[in-house]
Amino acid sequence: MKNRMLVLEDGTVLKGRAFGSMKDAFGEVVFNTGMTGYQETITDPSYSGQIITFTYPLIGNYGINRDDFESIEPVVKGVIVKEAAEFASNWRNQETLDTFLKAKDIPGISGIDTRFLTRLIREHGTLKGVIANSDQSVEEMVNRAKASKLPTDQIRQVSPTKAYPSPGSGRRVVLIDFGMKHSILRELNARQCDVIIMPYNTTADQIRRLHPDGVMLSNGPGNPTDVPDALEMIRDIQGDIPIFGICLGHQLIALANGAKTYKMKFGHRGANHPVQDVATGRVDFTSQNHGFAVDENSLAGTDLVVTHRELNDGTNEGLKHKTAPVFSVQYHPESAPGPSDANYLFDRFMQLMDTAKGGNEHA
Ligand SMILES: NC(=O)CC[C@H](N)C(=O)O
Repeated sequence: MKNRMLVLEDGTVLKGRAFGSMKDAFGEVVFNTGMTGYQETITDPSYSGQIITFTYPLIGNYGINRDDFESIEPVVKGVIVKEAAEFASNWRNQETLDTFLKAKDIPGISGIDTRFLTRLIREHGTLKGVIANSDQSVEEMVNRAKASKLPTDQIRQVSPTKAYPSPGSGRRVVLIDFGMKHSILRELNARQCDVIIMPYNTTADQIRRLHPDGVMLSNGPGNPTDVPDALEMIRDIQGDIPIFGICLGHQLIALANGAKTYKMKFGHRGANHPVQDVATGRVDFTSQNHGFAVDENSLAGTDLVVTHRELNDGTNEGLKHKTAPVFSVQYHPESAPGPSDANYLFDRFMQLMDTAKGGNEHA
């Protein structure tokens, strides 16, 4: 296998071997601590523009299957692992991670000391970097990594351009797709919802014309301040239509109500983040993937109240509106990958829609 290198903007060079595509990949180097679920992680559109380091040392051992995609076309920039399994063994396996990444033109690098790299990121904060062929000039790669800019149109790139339905016989839900993971749609489908998936810049008027019982705001890549149109839409419909926001959707609800978000030092990406419900004390283990967070200090004077916090670092993980039927979480109740402790939040959304309608017709 060809030698490749990972060059970071601080000048760090880590040597490894190629798998997947052989192109150069520039991106923000982040780490995910999940011990399994690489297929879901790699295909989660929220990783747009990022190079994922897997801290679990063996990746690819059960291959790629037809069921675990979170999007059809992955948008992650690259994959960093300690060891990439050459042989995949699982009854669901259809191809190896290597052939999948080649087909999707996503570069990987193996043989990297991912423990060292993760410590570096934890200390320094998220770093920009490049996976490149070893025969290139390191100096040039460092400069290019430094100069590379994180795009501000990532949500536009992954959001659909037109609305389309995912029909069901139950509650009508408009799902705003900022780069949604398929599992959010799967959870709504599992509850028979009549879902209409709509673009990131859908207006309040376009939503009202569909007379939904509720609006779901999906996860998505990049900085939540990149999509101001969505804030106007949220302000317009909140109070009239129940809203449930996940991850980016959570951050957008906060911004729409006058709170602020900030970029975290290295974010939360993994499948075992403990989150506490501040009202009940209940702790759920949650799947997470975010680099921004809601600043709780900015909630004073808004109509939002804190419902959940991360137990490791105390950051905000959930909000609800004081009067309107609006709630949101920073973590992933659809899991995929990760524990399904928080799955009941989709049932809570169903109840919220029924209560707002003044009845219980779908129960
Ligand atoms: N998964 C998400 O929706 C991520 C939200 C946002 N892009 C962040 O990194 O914080």
